[in-house]
Amino acid sequence: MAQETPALFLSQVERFYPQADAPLEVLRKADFALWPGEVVALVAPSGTGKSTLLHVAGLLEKPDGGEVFVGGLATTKLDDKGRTRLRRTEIGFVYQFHHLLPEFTALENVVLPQRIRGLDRDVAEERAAELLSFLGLGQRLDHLPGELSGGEQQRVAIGRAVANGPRLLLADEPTGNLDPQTAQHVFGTLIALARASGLAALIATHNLDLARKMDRQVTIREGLVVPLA
Ligand SMILES: Nc1ncnc2c1ncn2[C@@H]1O[C@H](COP(=O)(O)OP(=O)(O)OP(=O)(O)O)[C@@H](O)[C@H]1O
Repeated sequence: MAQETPALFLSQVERFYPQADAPLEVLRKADFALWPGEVVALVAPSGTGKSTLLHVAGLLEKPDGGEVFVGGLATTKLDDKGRTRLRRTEIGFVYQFHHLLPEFTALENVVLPQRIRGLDRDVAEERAAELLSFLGLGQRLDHLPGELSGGEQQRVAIGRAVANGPRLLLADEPTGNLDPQTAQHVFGTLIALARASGLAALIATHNLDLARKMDRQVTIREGLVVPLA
């Protein structure tokens, strides 16, 4: 059987921030592989580097050393255009606050990234409707974000993040502003989506109950990505 390619592979990744005395070493030769269909929780105390890791993995920041592979492709030598293209097609982001466009319906919010990528309106609308139905929002396609509950808005944000069929989903506290039951529901749909599509997800969260429902839990210790004890 052919060896599967990781959706994300961090190899010896380093990230330093300048400081008055010695640089702050947030990532020190960190290794991490995320496999297709896997949903992994990133649980670590505040200030240990979760956002830094997500930014490096999402090609928003370049590492100071090491290599970031997305779908087997080395990314550090790509120019800005190449990185942006890869980010648009291969990576989806979900944040704590959904940042949906308020004047656009749920459907349009999921259509838009596909149109930016150049897809025909009909194709984009069909895919958006299919995705939102999968996320349990089939009856809410024409609602504006302001007419949706917090959990529904966050599910639209997940739909938008995966609209272009990325292989990798990166989420920073995606349910941080939801009540526990709604958070659980949103996570449930996210995990189901990964199972159904082979999407790999790395989800930073402080919620240990939700983290335990994921396939694996990792943390950042002394600049390395290690299993959560
Ligand atoms: N641009 C920057 N310049 C200097 N230091 C930074 C910069 N960004 C982050 N840091 C520092 O790097 C460390 C890791 O920050 P990061 O935001 O990745 O932590 P985090 O684990 O996501 O924290 P939180 O859970 O509070 O969001 C922190 O000590 C932070 O102060």
